[in-house]
Amino acid sequence: MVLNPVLGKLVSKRVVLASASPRRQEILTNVGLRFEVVPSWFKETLEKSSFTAPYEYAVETAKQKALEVANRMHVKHLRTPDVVIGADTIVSVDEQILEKPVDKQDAYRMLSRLNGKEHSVFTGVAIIHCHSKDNQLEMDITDFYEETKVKFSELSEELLWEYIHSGEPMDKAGGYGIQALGGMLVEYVHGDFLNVVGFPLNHFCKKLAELYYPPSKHNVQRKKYDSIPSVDTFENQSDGESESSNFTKQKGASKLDSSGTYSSEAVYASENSSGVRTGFTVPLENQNGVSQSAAKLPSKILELMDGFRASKALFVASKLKIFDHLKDKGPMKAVDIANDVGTSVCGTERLLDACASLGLLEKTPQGYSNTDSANTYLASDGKYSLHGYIIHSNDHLWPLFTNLESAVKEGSRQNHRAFGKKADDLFKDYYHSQEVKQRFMSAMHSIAHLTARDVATAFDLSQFKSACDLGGCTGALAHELVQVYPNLKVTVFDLPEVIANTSYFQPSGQHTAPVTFVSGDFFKDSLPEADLYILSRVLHDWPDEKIHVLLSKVSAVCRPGCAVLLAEMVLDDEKKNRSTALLQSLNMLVQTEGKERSGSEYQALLEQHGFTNVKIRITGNLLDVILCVKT
Ligand SMILES: Cc1cn([C@@H]2O[C@H](COP(=O)(O)OP(=O)(O)OP(=O)(O)O)[C@@H](O)[C@H]2O)c(=O)[nH]c1=O
Repeated sequence: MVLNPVLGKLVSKRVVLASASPRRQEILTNVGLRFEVVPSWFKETLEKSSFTAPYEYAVETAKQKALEVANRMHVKHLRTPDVVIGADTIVSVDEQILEKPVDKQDAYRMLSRLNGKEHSVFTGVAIIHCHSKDNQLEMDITDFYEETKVKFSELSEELLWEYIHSGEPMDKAGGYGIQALGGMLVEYVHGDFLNVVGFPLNHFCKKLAELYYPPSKHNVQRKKYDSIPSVDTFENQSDGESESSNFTKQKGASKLDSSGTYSSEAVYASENSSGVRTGFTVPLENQNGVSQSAAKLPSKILELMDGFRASKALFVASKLKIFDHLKDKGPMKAVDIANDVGTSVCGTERLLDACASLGLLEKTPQGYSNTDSANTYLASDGKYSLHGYIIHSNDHLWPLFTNLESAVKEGSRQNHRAFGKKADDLFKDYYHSQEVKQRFMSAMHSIAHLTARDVATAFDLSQFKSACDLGGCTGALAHELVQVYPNLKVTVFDLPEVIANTSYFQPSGQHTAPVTFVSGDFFKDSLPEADLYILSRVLHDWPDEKIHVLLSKVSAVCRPGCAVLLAEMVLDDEKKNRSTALLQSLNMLVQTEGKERSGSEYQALLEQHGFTNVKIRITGNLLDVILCVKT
């Protein structure tokens, strides 16, 4: 759900955050923005002395970070994004620019300079709107910066070193994190707190408002209500534009003033952590001029109560191949669809209406047709079809999830209850019949294909010549890797039952020479040689004991300097954010002995087998990526 109408303008766009900073990802995720994370490879090495003011350096670096990502994504035909956001945070004290410390001594130097003094934190932000015309990339760049003043208390040497040894300073500008332990060092903050943390959210929303809602003479005077937050640009922006309307080119547009752009008043509400709307109510006049006030609805809870109905409507429409029908023949009337798929007219009509209300279909006087998303993701031949995973969710996960209560009580998987037989071997079970095997492979393929680009580009892997994707199934990730890194040769290693059935999933019309398939059991057989071993959605299937067996085998064949790349949903250390990942962990409970793990848990497992320099990229999408090196 997007709370902010300005951010709502980005809903239908492909937004890319060109930053590896987990804080920036969190700040934007927290306000409901959906985006992909493609960390920039731009090295922060601009000549500082060539800038007259520190903020100019931050703005230029932010711009270069975003430009690098926009160009890379365009050149590599990774689909040109609509909007790329780059940011750079620096600390400025005594005319000097402080970035991230390179080591503990450097952190000490920085913190000593800040000790007892006021300094400025500048974050430069670049918003690039991209268009591809005749395969040329055209860009509109908007940039700005925000300054926040922060004062440190007088701190003892001992305290500074204790803080440095906590490890917190290392990936943070100026060597401190105001949002965590570093908050204890700070006497006061003047300005936007989130700007210090890494992203000036308020200024960003104002900039978007300038771009998407330039002031016009039709705007009426906005009434002031005491209860309205003083953030002018967060107002109701019901301008009747469709979500897909383009932003108005307003480079350098002047700031909205309080006589702004607003045509009506709105109801503002925020939800507290229990999902109950607690916000303030602004009188809203309906068309008859009667004042209404917003009912306090536990909207999040109601949404969750209905969640299973929506899921099942999607599953059934997919099972009945309604999206395939409409892709070929839409728009169609309910009666014709019902006749084609052999269902009742009254039931089909209700299902179609429900799907239309959920945004999966469009309903017009001509009948029902697929939305663009349905063509891409729901039709079984869609470019990034999730059909396989949806059928797997309906036929396999649904019966397991109906036994979630028993799984929680017993702490173990529920295959015996759901399918009437004990699960001895997770994968043997999947492969007991050709139909189940194909369904499972198709499910794994659809997720691997959808996430492959994120996984392949989370880190620069161009130094590796050969990779082995352990449990690589249909080779979807392998094919993406050889596209992104033309010099890489990838071996997919999986069970013989899998390898025998991969041909159906191979991309057509491409020479697939750099991808080879080798069959074997990674717990028992010897592993192919490679510079890079990949384990994507593998470790979460297993308990720690089995992971140790697997990682010790990988470690034994890995030469020093070789690397391991994990792709998993990585939980935060406190296991309290990211419901998708936490629900996925329940998903593992009902069907495996595995679970989802946090970054530190993966790091600990890897380090026990000689893998160090563990780097974690939270992509903000389905799979996060961890890279480590054998020393
Ligand atoms: C002062 C302060 C900074 N930071 C972090 O410092 C990094 C700055 O570095 P950057 O170069 O702007 O970003 P990055 O992390 O290298 O990512 P990228 O955008 O990929 O260059 C960002 O992470 C910020 O959150 C905090 O988390 N808390 C604070 O109080």
